[in-house]
Amino acid sequence: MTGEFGGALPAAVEEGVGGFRTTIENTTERGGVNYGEFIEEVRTFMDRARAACPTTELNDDILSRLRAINDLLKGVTIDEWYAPSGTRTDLPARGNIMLPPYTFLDQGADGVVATLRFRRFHLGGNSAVHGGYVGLAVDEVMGLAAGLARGITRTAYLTINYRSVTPLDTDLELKAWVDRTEGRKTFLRATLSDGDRVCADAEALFILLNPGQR
Ligand SMILES: CCCCCCCCCCCCCC(=O)SCCNC(=O)CCNC(=O)[C@H](O)C(C)(C)COP(=O)(O)OP(=O)(O)OC[C@H]1O[C@@H](n2cnc3c(N)ncnc32)[C@H](O)[C@@H]1OP(=O)(O)O
Repeated sequence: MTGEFGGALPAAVEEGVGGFRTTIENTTERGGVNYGEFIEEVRTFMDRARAACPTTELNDDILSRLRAINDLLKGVTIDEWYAPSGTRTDLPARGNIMLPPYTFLDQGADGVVATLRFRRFHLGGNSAVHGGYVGLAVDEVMGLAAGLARGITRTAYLTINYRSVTPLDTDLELKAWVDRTEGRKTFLRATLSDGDRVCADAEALFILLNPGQR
């Protein structure tokens, strides 16, 4: 493993326990009680960084503060299985910084319904969400639907039809449901809607991972 974070993988992963765990320790304590506010502040930072045109002086001021903050965070880096970003299921989007914050309105073995809001940092162009971020959100929520129905799965393919522009800063609804299953294969469908208007629909195949599969 190379890179700052590659070396942080626990020995169990190196020994072939598997890339996705059948159980992931789920706590709402890691990162502390204000961790959700920290993640939200990071998202706000990304929104403002995306929108800002700083002066040279302001840029340099922010740069030196950011370097100090990054040094602080480097001192508390841990592996992905225990990092709160991605495993804090009490927080919108599991505390994952890159995802549009989403929360579930309904979830079960047949499918899930989530409400989500793309942000300025998800901008593609002309006030619309970047198509890749739509894919990120759809993959995430379909993956969770597949997970609730079957267990730990991985995306084999994901086809997205962009039906109309996806707006920023708007409460959207993302529905994902199981269409059919065949052995390890789970075929799902999804729709992303702004009220009655469909922004995108998708179909995907998720494969149930074998024990120990990386
Ligand atoms: C507390 C914390 C909570 C955390 C929650 C976490 C939730 C996270 C939610 C986030 C979610 C994010 C999720 C992500 O983003 S997952 C990341 C993105 N996906 C990947 O990186 C996947 C890379 N690919 C692979 O790993 C393997 O290829 C997989 C695992 C997919 C299959 O390789 P494997 O060796 O295992 O199986 P197989 O090759 O024998 O295939 C099995 C069957 O499937 C059929 N097949 C395969 N591929 C395709 C295809 N493209 N079209 C049509 N069919 C396909 C194949 O013909 C066969 O069919 P059959 O012959 O049996 O009939």
